[in-house]
Amino acid sequence: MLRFIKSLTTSPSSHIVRRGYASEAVPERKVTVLGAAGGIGQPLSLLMKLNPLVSNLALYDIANTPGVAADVSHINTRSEVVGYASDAELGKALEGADVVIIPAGVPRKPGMTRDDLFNINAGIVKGLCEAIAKHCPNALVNMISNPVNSTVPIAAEVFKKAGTYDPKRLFGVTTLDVVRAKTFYAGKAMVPVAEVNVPVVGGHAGITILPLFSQATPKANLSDEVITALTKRTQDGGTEVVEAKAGKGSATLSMAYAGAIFADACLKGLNGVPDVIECSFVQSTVTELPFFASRVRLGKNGVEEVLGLGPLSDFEKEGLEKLKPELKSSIEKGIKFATQ
Ligand SMILES: NC(=O)C1=CN([C@@H]2O[C@H](COP(=O)(O)OP(=O)(O)OC[C@H]3O[C@@H](n4cnc5c(N)ncnc54)[C@H](O)[C@@H]3O)[C@@H](O)[C@H]2O)C=CC1
Ligand SMILES: O=C([O-])CC(=O)C(=O)O
Repeated sequence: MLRFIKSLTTSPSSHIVRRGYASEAVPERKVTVLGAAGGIGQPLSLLMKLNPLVSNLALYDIANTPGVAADVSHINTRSEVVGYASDAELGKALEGADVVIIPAGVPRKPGMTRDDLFNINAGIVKGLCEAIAKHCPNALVNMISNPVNSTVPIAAEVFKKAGTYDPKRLFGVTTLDVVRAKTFYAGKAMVPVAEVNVPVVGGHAGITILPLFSQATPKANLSDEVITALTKRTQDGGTEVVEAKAGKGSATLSMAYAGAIFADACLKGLNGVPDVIECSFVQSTVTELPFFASRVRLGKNGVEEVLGLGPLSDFEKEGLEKLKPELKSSIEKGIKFATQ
């Protein structure tokens, strides 16, 4: 175990850390990143180190952890950083975690679909989730590893088998789809990007990603052609980056940003901040599919409420029906893998 302790002003009796950045007491929260030394893992670890809601940051990877943990640990923010470098240390990395973020696994190369990652990543995710069930069954799990449409159902089955499954605590991270939809919409609608809100529902692969531009705010009068193009660009956003990186992986920096936003929302929910809402791929009754991404209200136990789709345009209704067979088959593939 690689331990890097930052000096903190802690109250020994109450597990409360008081710092200059907030007037109120901020509870201690441990965040564990699995795959912390990867393309996403490194910048995500940096961003979590910058988050004042985190008191303990556990960085786990099967390769290159010591350098990343040493590097991140020198940043003069609240959290204590500990690196865990081997399978034998995974349990310690997870013990006491409030939020576990999983960007462990291989990324796409040009010409591949996210589903092409299934054979390698399904096994990685299954192993990590077995360890989560054993060492921190109450943690909120933020699944980034692709194909998210299958890895989330795999995680659910692993937790069910271990008797620890709580649908309120399992999240597929689809925040990057929202981040992209906001950016692309702002560019076309000529509105300040920081003010934009766009729900993105469905799943996290190709046509299963369904941005609801009819609900985008601030409102703008965009033509059907522009909406179609914006929808396609959001759906193909991952592929756009994979092609631009030309064999050197997929989105890492924008994903780290998106992952940090989602983890921050989970921490705020845990801390009792009201009205924390993000889109996420969760167990759902919004459609007939058992898992579906939609807006979710986060609270002290994870998912507080899965919000409905709201009114859809005809184009979005059509997109919703089109995505269901693919999403259904990816979910079933994950369940089959985990239950066999
Ligand atoms: N949900 C989303 O929106 C997005 C998901 N992704 C996915 O995130 C995953 C990671 O992508 P990158 O960081 O670019 O890949 P990367 O290859 O740069 O990093 C992956 C890291 O995982 C580690 N790893 C592998 N097996 C592990 C295990 N059993 N335990 C712990 N660590 C392990 C590797 O050593 C490596 O450091 C990919 O599956 C990618 O498709 C990528 C972008 C967006
Ligand atoms: O496209 C990929 O393979 C990575 C990913 O999920 C994304 O960037 O949305």
